[in-house]
Amino acid sequence: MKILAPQQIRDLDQYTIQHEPISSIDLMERAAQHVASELMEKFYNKRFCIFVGTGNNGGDGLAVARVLDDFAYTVKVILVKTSVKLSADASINLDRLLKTNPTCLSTVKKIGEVDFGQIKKDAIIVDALFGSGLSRPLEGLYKSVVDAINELPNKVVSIDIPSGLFAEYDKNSAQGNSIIRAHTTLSFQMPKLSFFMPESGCHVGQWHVLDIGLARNFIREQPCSHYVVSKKQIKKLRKKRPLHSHKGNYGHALLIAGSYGKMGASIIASKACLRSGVGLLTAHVPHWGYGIIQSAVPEAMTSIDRSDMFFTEFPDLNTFSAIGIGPGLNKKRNTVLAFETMLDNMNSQALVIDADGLNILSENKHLLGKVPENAILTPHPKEFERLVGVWNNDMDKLSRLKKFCQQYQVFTVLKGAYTVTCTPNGTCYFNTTGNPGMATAGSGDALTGIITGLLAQNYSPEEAAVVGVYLHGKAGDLALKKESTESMTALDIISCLGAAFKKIG
Ligand SMILES: NC(=O)C1=CN([C@@H]2O[C@H](COP(=O)(O)OP(=O)(O)OC[C@H]3O[C@@H](n4cnc5c(N)ncnc54)[C@H](O)[C@@H]3O)[C@@H](O)[C@H]2O)[C@H](O)CC1
Ligand SMILES: [K+]
Repeated sequence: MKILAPQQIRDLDQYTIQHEPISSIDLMERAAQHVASELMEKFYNKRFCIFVGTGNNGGDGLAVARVLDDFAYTVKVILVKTSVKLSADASINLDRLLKTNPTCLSTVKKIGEVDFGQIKKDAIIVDALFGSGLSRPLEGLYKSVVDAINELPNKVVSIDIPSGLFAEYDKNSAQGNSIIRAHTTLSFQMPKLSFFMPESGCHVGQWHVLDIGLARNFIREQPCSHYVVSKKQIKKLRKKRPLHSHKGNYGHALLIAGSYGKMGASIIASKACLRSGVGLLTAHVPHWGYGIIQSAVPEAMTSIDRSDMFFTEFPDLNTFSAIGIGPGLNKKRNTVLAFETMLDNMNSQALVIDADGLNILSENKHLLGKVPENAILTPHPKEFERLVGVWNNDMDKLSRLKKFCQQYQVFTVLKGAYTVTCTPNGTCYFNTTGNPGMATAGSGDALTGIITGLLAQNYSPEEAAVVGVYLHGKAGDLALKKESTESMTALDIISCLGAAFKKIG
């Protein structure tokens, strides 16, 4: 699914109005019907308190109030209004509401006029103050109202976008200080980019997309560099296995991971790689790790380093279709040298670089130029910061991510609640599977194993990264059915990979 920019969304709105065709008031009505249905389904028989502003987001709120009232729900509407006139469609909806229920509305012009004590604790607050038309941070009356709502214990549902939150913002500016903290956000047609950033996404709560029937052909034709990954897309990418196939058809992966005291990284990455369908796996480990890996992962072959404790050499690379390097290594001089020599000797093998592999790159930036085109780097935010420097805000982080991928012609999987895969041309794919239970030791090693396994099976780097991240998150979600967010371990995630593949279908 595309994530369009605010101006594209406004154009989409206008295009739909002109070409469907539909009047803008009827489009608002359709949007409001969707919101009201969702509210009635989620909050059956609850009472609602709807805060509305003067623009079209407020218009949506006024129309939602009327629909809920028609279904005999108890609704209070608070119109927060400075001297600004209502938008044309908000004004029509205000008249319609007053005709059906003249007593539900109060208008406030000063903060003291809102009696927050009157709002029952079990009432659902609907936030329809500002939507995608927000042009500056909230101040004055609006700021006070939003701050006061955030102090209430009530659940808040935001229409389209939490009020005060910019759908997108500049890499040098910041989100305002006063933003609704929603429990749920019902977003029209597509999520907004800021939902995916840690600093702004924390305001959104659970978001749901309401398909209000905006013109699909227009969406299809829009240039776009931000996408949300869908299950449908992953299903299309999954490679089906022919009946008459053998392990030779599914590639040979090499995992260079683990060192003295960190052999678990090699075990976890190896297990994840095998569970992702690789035909053959060789784990390259230091001498002392031999017995450990052979007994923990009997399915893997081993390549033994002459060093007892660390990675200092590598086997003939030509045997392998994909290589994963980094988990549990270290940054010792000989390891750095071996890594550099390996980069110099790469031919056509696909490559994943994680953990200490990335730290070596950030401490030896000249090595970045040796990373082969289309390699996949899988940093967590701290590792990424070491590679690109400190960012001003999350939009700046995203812009550095695109620049980095374009400069070095690599794929970067930047891990987080919404892990984003950025391609060498700067296209970003946001992943929505996964949960906080996956923030656990070894989880990243598992992802390295999965992506390496998919690469070995001839998934393209883009496919391997996007599918790998999706599967990893899905397996984590399935593991959460048996475990809690606290108890989940990396091995729990790996044990659910089979079920995750089945869920894709
Ligand atoms: N996109 C769609 O397809 C549809 C959108 N709908 C809804 O419309 C809003 C966007 O409405 P708009 O009137 O453009 O903007 P807002 O309601 O968000 O804002 C109103 C108005 O307020 C002014 N303003 C901006 N920032 C501030 C501020 N900080 N303080 C005070 N005033 C401010 C500015 O002039 C704005 O124009 C969208 O989110 C949907 O909810 C349709 O109803 C359905 C189709
Ligand atoms: K809103």
